[in-house]
Amino acid sequence: MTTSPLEVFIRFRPATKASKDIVVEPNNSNMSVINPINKSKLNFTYNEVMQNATQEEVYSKVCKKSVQHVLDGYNSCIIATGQTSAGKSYTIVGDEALTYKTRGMIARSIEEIFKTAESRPGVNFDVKFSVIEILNDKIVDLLQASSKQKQTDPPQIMESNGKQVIKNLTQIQLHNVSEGLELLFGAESCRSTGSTTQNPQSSRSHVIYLITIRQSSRTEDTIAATESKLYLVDLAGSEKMQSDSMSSYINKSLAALEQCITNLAQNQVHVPFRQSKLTHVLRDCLGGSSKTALIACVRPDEEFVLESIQTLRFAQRAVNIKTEAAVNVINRMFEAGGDQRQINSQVTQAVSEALEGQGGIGQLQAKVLRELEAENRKLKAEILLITGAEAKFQATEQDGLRKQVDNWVADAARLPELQSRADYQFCLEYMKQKIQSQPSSNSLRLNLASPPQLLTQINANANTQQVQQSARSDSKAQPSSRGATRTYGQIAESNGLSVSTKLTFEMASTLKNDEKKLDLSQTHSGDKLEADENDRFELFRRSENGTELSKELQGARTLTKSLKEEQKSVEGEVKKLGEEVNKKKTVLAEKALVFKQNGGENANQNVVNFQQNQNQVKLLDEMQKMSTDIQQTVNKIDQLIQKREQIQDQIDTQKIKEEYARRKLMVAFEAYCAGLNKKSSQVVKDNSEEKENLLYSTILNRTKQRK
Ligand SMILES: Nc1ncnc2c1ncn2[C@@H]1O[C@H](COP(=O)(O)OP(=O)(O)OP(=O)(O)O)[C@@H](O)[C@H]1O
Repeated sequence: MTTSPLEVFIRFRPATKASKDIVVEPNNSNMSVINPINKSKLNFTYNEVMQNATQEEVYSKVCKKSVQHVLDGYNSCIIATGQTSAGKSYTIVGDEALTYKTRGMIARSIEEIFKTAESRPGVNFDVKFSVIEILNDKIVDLLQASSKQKQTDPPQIMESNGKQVIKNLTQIQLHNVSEGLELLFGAESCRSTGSTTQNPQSSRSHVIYLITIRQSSRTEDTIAATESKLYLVDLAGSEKMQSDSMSSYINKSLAALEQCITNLAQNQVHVPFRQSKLTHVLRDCLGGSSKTALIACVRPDEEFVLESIQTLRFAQRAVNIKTEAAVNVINRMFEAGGDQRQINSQVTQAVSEALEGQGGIGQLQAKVLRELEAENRKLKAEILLITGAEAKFQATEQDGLRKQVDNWVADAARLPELQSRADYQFCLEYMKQKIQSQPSSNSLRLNLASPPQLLTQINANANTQQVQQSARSDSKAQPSSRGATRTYGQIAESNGLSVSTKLTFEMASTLKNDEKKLDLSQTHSGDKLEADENDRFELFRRSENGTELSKELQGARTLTKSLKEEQKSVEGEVKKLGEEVNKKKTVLAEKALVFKQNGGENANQNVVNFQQNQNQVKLLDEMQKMSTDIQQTVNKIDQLIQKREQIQDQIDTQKIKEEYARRKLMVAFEAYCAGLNKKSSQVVKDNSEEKENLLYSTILNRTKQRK
């Protein structure tokens, strides 16, 4: 057990008009404020006062250590407090736009946890995520709320083996950072917010983000494992608020928190943790076995000096609190017993449900199958739409191009209206095919000999198109009905495709626009085309950079393909197991009927017919075994469905990587064409931040879309 004082940090939000009465000493630990009411000077000392710290710096100074404690098996907690609009949510979650660079402590902690998990291959990591909202002194399960599933029993604070647990709280297992972000953004969208005088998006509730990590050895045969928790707490703003009931609950709970902190700091025996749900949930973090840090957010503006003093005083009191943290070892033998007890009770329940003739298993199974079938239908429709829409899109565009080439061949003055390099390449190919089929056509040869005219046309069109596009977006006009001017994204959207699919379309479209922006005149010297586009691409593909990038793209595509195959096989397995469960359920129901007709459980007391009694016992035994078997299969189906979802997420991510690889290849090709091969390695520098950014915003968009 280690006794550690609560660490207290102050974070200043950038001020609009900074007060000269708030002064931070050069050691960044001491600070003073002149009280505007009586002009007295108030001095404060904290672990650190951060004035212009970035999110990254705040994470390293305040949170990184806490995450490390949790990874070492201790509970840790970070509480963000302060007046409304001082930057509490900004610190814990990130800014409203939820950008990657300004992501808050939660996203960074999850990243760190998975990074550590990767570096400890001998340790089994089980990471779970929960989000608790305390609204009007009631506990709300935000993951349950964001899942849109029917509300089960509300979360309740309970005591178990001397520890505080929250019963009925949704805990979702994370397998990677993306899953964590998805849950975080989903929960955020369900959080209660309202408008205050200073913050139009003020948090009207306290939110506690809970990450639970269970670690056990993969290799050693030890019975001990650790389970530790990281609490990240974003309190509601402490403002002189309106006198509505919500504000009154917020003020009461903050007053209760202040009271607890005062009593703890003065080492008083009684600490009124049960006075509010907030203090009750935070009991272990403040008075128990957790390493805790407080980050008090301050707006150092002239107009908020009084509020700042209030926050600083509260934070100063917390400096004196000490907690006693201990590594949370759990005993697996006990756990195993617990699991067994749970299984036994499930069997009893399953049998009794079968006896009732309206099995929970049956319902669950039907639900699982319904969901799977619906998912399958959606998937098939989506695939059909993608392929159909894309094919239609391409067909319309290509038909138009062929027609234009035919017109040009008939009349050399009618230059085709080409808008991209791809158009140009398509036309050249088409002309080549025509020459092969009509070798004697002089006009064709003539036209093919003057491709620079085509190139000039492409550039002119690309420029006009850009101007038109910006004019269109300024006026927010609807896209034109002409197939070629509709973006892939618009097609996807109008067909109701998912965001990940839409994103892929959008990327294809962006890529197309990028191609349009290229200055093709650089690609060629003089009037004569040096080499056919295809030949140049072939040459590039064989070059060192080209080979490497082609391989990367190919690799990404192969991985997507194999993930899709894996997903298909999981779906097949679920279907097979579903059919198996249905058959077993019918047999179980028949046995249950016989059991019931023969007197049910009372038959045990019927000593008159010993044989019948024996048969009933045997039947009950068989039924219990069958129901265990069914339950296990249903659990397996559940796991497989979850696996399918995870694969889907991997596919989505993979698609982004694929597009990124494609983009790199295209950029490198352009650089090659422009004779910039030497610089191409810089141009296509593997910018991991760009990749992360792309992933972060994709997940955010996907979550928003689901809401
Ligand atoms: N350190 C900072 N740097 C830049 N912008 C910040 C910073 N802190 C806060 N902001 C911005 O100030 C606004 C209010 O911040 P935030 O919502 O985090 O305040 P809050 O303390 O959680 O308020 P409330 O309690 O009312 O919910 C947001 O637009 C946020 O992006």
